[in-house]
Amino acid sequence: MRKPIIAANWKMNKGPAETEDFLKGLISKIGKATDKCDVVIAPPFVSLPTATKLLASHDVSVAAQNVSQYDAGAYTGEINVMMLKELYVPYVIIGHSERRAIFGETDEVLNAKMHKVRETNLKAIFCIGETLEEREAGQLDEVLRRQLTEGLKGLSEKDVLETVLAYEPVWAIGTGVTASPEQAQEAHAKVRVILAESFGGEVADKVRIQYGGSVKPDNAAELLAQPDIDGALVGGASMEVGSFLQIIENGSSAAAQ
Ligand SMILES: O=C(CO)COP(=O)(O)O
Repeated sequence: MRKPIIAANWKMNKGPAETEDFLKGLISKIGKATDKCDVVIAPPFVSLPTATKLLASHDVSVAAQNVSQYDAGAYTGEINVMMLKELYVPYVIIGHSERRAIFGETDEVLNAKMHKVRETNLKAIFCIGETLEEREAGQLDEVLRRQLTEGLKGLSEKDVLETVLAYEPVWAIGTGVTASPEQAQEAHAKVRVILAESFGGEVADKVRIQYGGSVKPDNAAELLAQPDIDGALVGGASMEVGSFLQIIENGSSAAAQ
């Protein structure tokens, strides 16, 4: 049984003050929700110290939204894995489609990032997913296969077991259009088949795969009820404590059935 994992990706929203407000609200209301579900918050880099301090004695983890593939040195604007370790940040999102599309991160760069992350024992939330054009051209399988094989190349079975995958169809991100539970389930099942080919059936069976793309309180249950969907990576609806908590509640109850 895979424990669901629900993560908030705030993208470029919420500086330290707003992060503090949100997390104080979350802590006061979250109750026992984390018994059934792992909860992760990914604020912008500048808000990570606020988040790790406020969450230190709570069962909610923190993620960075990105990390450099380079070590320390002349890389203006970059943040390396050791800096995340120093802040006790356990998770990092790698390969979000916005990083791929807007910032030109290639499969090769993302693979280098994955190796840095694993060398320091951080856990990645590794994102994959097709564009609308790719889906309409019948390339779903090919795209997922390329992103997974190139992105996870050279990692060990243990590395992959310590990784969370996030299937986020690009056409469903921030659009209000959610993949249907059947479309999402079909893609998640494909991901497990591809993982089994490269890393074996046991790894494929144990790895948690989140769905992301317009997850809301009213669709979280039907998505997480799917057999291969183990959580959610939530953008817009994670920005308010109330809606994020509802996603956790609705999603983790459905996943448990
Ligand atoms: O990109 C996402 C999470 O990483 C999804 O964003 P939305 O939930 O706003 O569609």
